[in-house]
Amino acid sequence: MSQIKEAILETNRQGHKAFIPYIMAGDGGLEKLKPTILKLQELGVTAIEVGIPFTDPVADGPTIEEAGVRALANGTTLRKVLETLAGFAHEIKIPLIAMTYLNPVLAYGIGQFAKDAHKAGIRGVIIPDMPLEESDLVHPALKAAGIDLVQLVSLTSTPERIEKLTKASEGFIYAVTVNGITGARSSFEGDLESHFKKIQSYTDTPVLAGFGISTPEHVKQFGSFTSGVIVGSKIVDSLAKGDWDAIENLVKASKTVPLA
Ligand SMILES: O=P(O)(O)OC[C@@H](O)[C@@H](O)c1c[nH]c2ccccc12
Repeated sequence: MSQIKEAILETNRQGHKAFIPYIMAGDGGLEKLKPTILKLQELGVTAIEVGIPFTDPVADGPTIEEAGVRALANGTTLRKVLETLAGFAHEIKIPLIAMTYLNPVLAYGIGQFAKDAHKAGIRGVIIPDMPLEESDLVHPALKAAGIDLVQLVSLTSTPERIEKLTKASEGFIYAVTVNGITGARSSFEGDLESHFKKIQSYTDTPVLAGFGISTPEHVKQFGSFTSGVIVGSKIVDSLAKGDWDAIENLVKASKTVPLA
């Protein structure tokens, strides 16, 4: 079975919700990558989404976009991120998920990317600018390397589309909570509970919620009707400030949600 799916199900079996923080590789320098990942692992996160900085991050809000600009200014490249990760991959016990736009992967070469990513501890990828219909471009190489291709389901996807995406998604289903781009939010709109339950009804692959989640209350709110959450901007912001207490409080919240 997929290592990512297994890690999520294991977290759920322990009575907790999955918690996946997103970090921007190279923000603050690539030398920060190892201590950051090891510290998050120690806090008990389920997996880590590692962002590869890109010049045209169309799905990203200001917090992540600015972190990407800082990382690029530091000379961060996909190659350097994979090399850095490979240097301590033996210490990483949880699956890593690479969040990258399509261009850096194609420039690297998909076959080589898949091999090097696996050596770096990457067990899944999210490519937000690659439509499902185009996934033959990367899927065979990823599959050969044992890397999941995670699909995003948006709030506006039609039921037919949701079913397709849900069945294609590997590791987990990334269900987006808002219309728009990444970034911390204060509140959410609509009947998200029935939307998430509908998505989950198509599959036994766990559905996780992401986008806007930025407080322990949000973690509990979404955790009450999903298998777990992904938190990006709030983590990126807290890491930039060195505020580990805020991060710990978010992780703790995922461990206090009663299982449905
Ligand atoms: O930052 P937020 O609102 O907490 O959302 C998570 C998100 O940052 C992370 O998963 C992510 C960063 N960039 C992306 C692009 C597409 C999909 C997801 C992402």
